[in-house]
Amino acid sequence: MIASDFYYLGSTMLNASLSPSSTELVINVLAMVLEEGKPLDRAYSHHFSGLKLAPSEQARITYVTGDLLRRLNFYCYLADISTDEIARMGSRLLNAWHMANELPIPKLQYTLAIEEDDFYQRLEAAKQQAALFDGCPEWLDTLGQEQLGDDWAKERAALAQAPKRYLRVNPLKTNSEDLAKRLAKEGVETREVPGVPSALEVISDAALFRTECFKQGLFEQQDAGSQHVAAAVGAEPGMRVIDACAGAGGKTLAIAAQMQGKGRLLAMDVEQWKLDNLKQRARRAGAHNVETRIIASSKTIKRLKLSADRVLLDVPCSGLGVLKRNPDAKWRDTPDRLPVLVELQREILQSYSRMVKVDGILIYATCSIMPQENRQQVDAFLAANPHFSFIDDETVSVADTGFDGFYLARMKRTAESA
Ligand SMILES: C[S@@+](CC[C@H](N)C(=O)[O-])C[C@H]1O[C@@H](n2cnc3c(N)ncnc32)[C@H](O)[C@@H]1O
Repeated sequence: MIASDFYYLGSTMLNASLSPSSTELVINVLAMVLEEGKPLDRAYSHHFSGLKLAPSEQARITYVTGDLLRRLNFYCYLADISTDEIARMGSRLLNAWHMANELPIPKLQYTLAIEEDDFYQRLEAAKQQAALFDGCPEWLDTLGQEQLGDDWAKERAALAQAPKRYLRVNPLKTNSEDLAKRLAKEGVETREVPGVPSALEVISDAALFRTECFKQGLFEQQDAGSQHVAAAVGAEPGMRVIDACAGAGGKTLAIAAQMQGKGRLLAMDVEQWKLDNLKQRARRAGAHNVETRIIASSKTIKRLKLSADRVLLDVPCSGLGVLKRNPDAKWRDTPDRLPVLVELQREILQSYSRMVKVDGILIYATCSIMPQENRQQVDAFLAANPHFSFIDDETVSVADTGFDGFYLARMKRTAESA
């Protein structure tokens, strides 16, 4: 089963209650994520494998699970339970979710009922507490206010919404118009995305990864915000480009398309399994100029000194821009990890920028909207490295675009050293 297929959403999600068996599945997935600390994708794989769920039922389950995770404290408040007793009190949580969404309560064999008057009193009280209503834990609300001030409230509300589903058209094999027609023949409805020409938004329920179009490499699933960041790399055919935190290659493949298969594109990461995944995706996409290299030590970077026209550093980050898609990060140890991540970002920026050649461009990116991981990192880097000059930067706001939140900054190397 392909993990990303878990995320697809349809327009008819909230019209009917979950069946008892789907309700149980939601509770089990939530317990695995919240009590065993497993990633959401892994919990879906574990609980869905072997079941022959119709795509529409799978979509309903993932929709409810996602909504519960995005606004867990809100629904727990309505259910009058705490966020760490999901396995035991799950049926009460699911009852609260159905009541809040004005749906009949699922007919479970054993269920913990909620008293109606009490529920509606709690609902009214929750409406008066904006952070709780948006499903925002206290640490995140404090951080958001410190980092974004007055802009935080709209981002917080936007991060509580379900993510839309986007795909990136692969120009190495097709174009938007042809792909949209071919997908329509396979039952997948799409529409264009203003401002992001490489993207199509998927607007019907569909198991995208079972389509022939996917098997033939005509598209990849990728958020429109992420596509926007990849476009900012501005790679051209014949260039030497390094994607130094490539992961499984979401942005690498978009860059390969910019290069029209000409030139050298080196995808690097510290995790071999991600690069193996990337190779497979590159083959499907017909991206033949992608080479992968594991970063074994600082020597790997040193050997590439002054070698690249473009270096993309899509660094490890808090993921606080992509909470719509990965809402479990709200309920993990993200605040404890943040200082460690900020230090790692600083080190990567300082060390990996050595690979940019004179007149080449360094692109620093995160999937966070917090200045601490973004502009503040860039300013500190520029202050310590006067042989780089600032070109521009951009924060992709979740509230303003409806996409996932990202940040990117572009800097030019003007001399070999300071
Ligand atoms: C934000 S993710 C990259 C996502 C990817 N660029 C994409 O578009 O799909 C950050 C990546 O950095 C990798 N990473 C972590 N520490 C690293 C390091 N010291 N050097 C290079 N990559 C690192 C992680 O394994 C992860 O794949």
